[in-house]
Amino acid sequence: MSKKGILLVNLGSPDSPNPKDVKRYLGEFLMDERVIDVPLWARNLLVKGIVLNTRPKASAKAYKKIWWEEGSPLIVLSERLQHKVQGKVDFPVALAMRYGSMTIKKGIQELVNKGVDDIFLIPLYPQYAMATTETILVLAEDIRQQHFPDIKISDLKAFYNNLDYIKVLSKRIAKELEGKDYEHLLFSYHGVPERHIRKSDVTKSHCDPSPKSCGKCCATTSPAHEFCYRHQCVEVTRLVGDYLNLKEGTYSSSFQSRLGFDPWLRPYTDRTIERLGKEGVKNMAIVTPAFVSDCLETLEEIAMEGEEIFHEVGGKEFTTIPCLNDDDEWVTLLAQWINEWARI
Ligand SMILES: C=CC1=C(C)c2cc3[nH]c(cc4nc(cc5[nH]c(cc1n2)c(C)c5CCC(=O)O)C(CCC(=O)O)=C4C)c(C)c3C=C
Ligand SMILES: [Fe+2]
Ligand SMILES: [Fe+2]
Repeated sequence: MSKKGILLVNLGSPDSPNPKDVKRYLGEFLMDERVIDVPLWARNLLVKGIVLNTRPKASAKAYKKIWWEEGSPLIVLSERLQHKVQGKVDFPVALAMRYGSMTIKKGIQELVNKGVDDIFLIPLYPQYAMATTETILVLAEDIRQQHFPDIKISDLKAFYNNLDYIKVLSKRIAKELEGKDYEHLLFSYHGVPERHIRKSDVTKSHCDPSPKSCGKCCATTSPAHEFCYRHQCVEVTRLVGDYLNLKEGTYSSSFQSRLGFDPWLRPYTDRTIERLGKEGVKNMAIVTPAFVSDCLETLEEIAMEGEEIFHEVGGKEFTTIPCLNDDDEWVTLLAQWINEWARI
């Protein structure tokens, strides 16, 4: 009889907000060929030659602004989620990060030490992307083959269009916006270079993530959508819009956190916030459904920088909706998916 266990996997954070730790963390993260997907020589030049000599100081400053006494918000919130899920299922639940000290190898080892040989790996990302889900699954399989050849690992597929997930997310948004008179709700997703979308297109001809396509491909049914991050993001916006009965024109999608000079998914969040303010929107709300846990990108880039941009162009009320974090209904849904997997 096999023994089942659960491995939750999130992105990771530096060990501390000090430049040395941030540099080590960014080095591992940005040298991942699925994050900066250029040939090794070019990645070495770009990351080790340029980014790691300039960015860690600025990033460390940003991390310091959001760091909690207990540690990185992303790690602390993921741990709270792990503990709550553990309280709802009969299988051991471990937590690991793709980058940093809480490695996937340690997470698997922790489960194996408890006798587990059948693991359900849950990437904590609603949408599939080469830079998130794919890199986790590839690394987990490498580790399994090298160190734990006798165990089985299966994974939870991207759940962006799961109607139970949409319901939990929508209810959370509605609760946060209760009594608030907002004019526009912006769904801001972490960006990726347009090139990533083309690379993940299994049909090799469907996806055109450039603004000139106006997202037409994402609205046209295709097998490419199983791996199209852009499609999966705009679907979340559409499904939540439908669920909450939002009025056309009062909500939209944008993409944040671009890095470097290549074109990333558009419209960009910072420019969208600026445009909305310039068009006279006084009250706006923003939700970040590419993240399951609040992190640097939501707490600093959106809640601080985003609000500043909005105020600079005349905006007044800027409401940031927290991620699902350890929301009770989210925990219940994860437990339901785990139990469904265990019954297979
Ligand atoms: C350079 C390329 C990057 C790609 C592609 C990318 C994709 C991607 N990232 C997330 C989620 C998170 N990213 C976070 C931080 C972060 N991301 C990048 C770069 C890329 N991300 C950098 C350089 C950083 C570090 C911070 C900085 O220096 O500005 C985080 C926050 C981590 C934390 O500790 O709080 C998350 C979460 C997704 C979902 C994604 C593609 C879909
Ligand atoms: Fe990122
Ligand atoms: Fe598409």
